[in-house]
Amino acid sequence: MIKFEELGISQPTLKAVLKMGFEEATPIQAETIPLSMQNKDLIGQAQTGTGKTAAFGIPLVEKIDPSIHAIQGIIIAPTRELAIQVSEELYKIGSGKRIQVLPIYGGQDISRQIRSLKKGPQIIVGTPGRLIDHINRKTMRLDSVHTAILDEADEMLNMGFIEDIEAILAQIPTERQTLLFSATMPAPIQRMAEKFMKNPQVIRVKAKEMTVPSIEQYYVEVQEKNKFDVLTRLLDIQSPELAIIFGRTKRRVDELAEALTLRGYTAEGIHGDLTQAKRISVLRKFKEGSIDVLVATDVAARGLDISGVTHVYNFDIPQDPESYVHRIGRTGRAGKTGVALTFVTPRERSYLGVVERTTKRKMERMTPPTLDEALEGQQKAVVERIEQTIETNNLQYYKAAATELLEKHDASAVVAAVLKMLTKEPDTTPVKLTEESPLPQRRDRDRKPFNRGGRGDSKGGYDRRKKGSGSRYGEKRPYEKRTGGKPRSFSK
Ligand SMILES: Nc1ncnc2c1ncn2[C@@H]1O[C@H](COP(=O)(O)OP(=O)(O)OP(=O)(O)O)[C@@H](O)[C@H]1O
Ligand SMILES: [Mg+2]
Repeated sequence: MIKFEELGISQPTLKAVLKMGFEEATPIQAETIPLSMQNKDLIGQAQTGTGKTAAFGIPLVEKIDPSIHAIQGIIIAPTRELAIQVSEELYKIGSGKRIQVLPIYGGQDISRQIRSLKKGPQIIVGTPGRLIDHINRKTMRLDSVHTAILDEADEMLNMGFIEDIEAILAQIPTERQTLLFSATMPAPIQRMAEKFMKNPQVIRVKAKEMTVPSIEQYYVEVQEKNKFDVLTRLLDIQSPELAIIFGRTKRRVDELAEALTLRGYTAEGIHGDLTQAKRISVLRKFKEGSIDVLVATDVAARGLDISGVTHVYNFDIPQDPESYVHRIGRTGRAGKTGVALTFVTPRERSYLGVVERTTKRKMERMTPPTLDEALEGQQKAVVERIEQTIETNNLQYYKAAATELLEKHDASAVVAAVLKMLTKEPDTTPVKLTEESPLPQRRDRDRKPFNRGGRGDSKGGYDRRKKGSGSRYGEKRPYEKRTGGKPRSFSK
């Protein structure tokens, strides 16, 4: 293991990093930080939650001259929430050197952004649409930029973003350093990326599988119409600390969040049609734990780092294997464990194999729990809560009432009554969920698995995969040649 002291970073940055609680560098950090400080162009691929942000953030901060008040580094990220998160992390890393970092994203008052840009931030972290907006308005100059970073690079270079990215890079001097990071890097996208980089070195952290080994991965075969009941039973049995449930469309997310709320779960949805203020408040509530189920489109699939997410449920199977990797990567971060569960309808079964071949990891089959099992799970959770309360709380105040109850009733009857009151009994409140049509049946399993419709940030997020839009499993992207039936490889 390599300590940050050994990576040749300056004292102020080292102090800032240690203050963040980082002691040892993660493998992607150890491998890329020294190269990046030598100004090499890099493509860095490492599993979700393994510290890619600091891997590009530390060397970027090191190369910033704090006495110059011009944008010297730009990071582009696919969603607003990720841009905010990355800018916060960069701010922390740069605090020792007093670097100014500014997030630039859609949905935020543009005149406020213009005022902030005038204050001379040295690093900006932005979403493509809004960056283009500032370029067009001439309210942001990129001619002093020496480092450009694409976080979630493969996503940034997919159909929805490529033109914007090219337009932004065209504003940056060509002698820049260009860095790409992601947990997934499909070969055709990598080839495309290399065109605007200078002899990029590809750094892949060696790993058996593309997903994180400490995430338990399950699939449940379930009919479309039974998904909701199975989901609530699983939530009752597994009682996640924080859970993210991914749905395919915005409507799906709205309906699911509403249905879960009706059944007594504290759930809210996030997707690209909500106002930015709403998106931020939902995410804040989830981070604080005042809601414990976040229902989301793929807008929340990439990059978001929320501690305490113990479970990820794919209510609808993701439209492409990369999305699977990123979605489940919202749990099991920074060495923690996690559970991922994917619902598969009988007609979509063939997609499982595609995901497994890409991730090089098998999912374990789980049978849908019965009502009795769900009830049992609830009871167990309540018993645990009671035991915790006995251990940690001062119960003096309740003892007199307890003694009184026990004088009148049999002890086990008293406890049973308490259990009953605390246990969530099966709830049959009717809910409305529109059936989602299954992904198109796969015929040619070797076709290249990318394709998406629409574009992102201008519409507020990248949940572009509307119902009926192409799936990335089965169709080719219009701007690239098909490369035949070779499986995509992860390791070198
Ligand atoms: N060296 C380190 N020691 C301890 N914790 C770290 C270290 N580096 C990063 N972390 C923490 O690990 C978590 C995950 O980091 P980060 O979000 O950068 O992962 P990532 O590789 O970008 O994942 P994703 O592919 O999902 O975007 C963060 O909470 C971060 O603060
Ligand atoms: Mg990241």
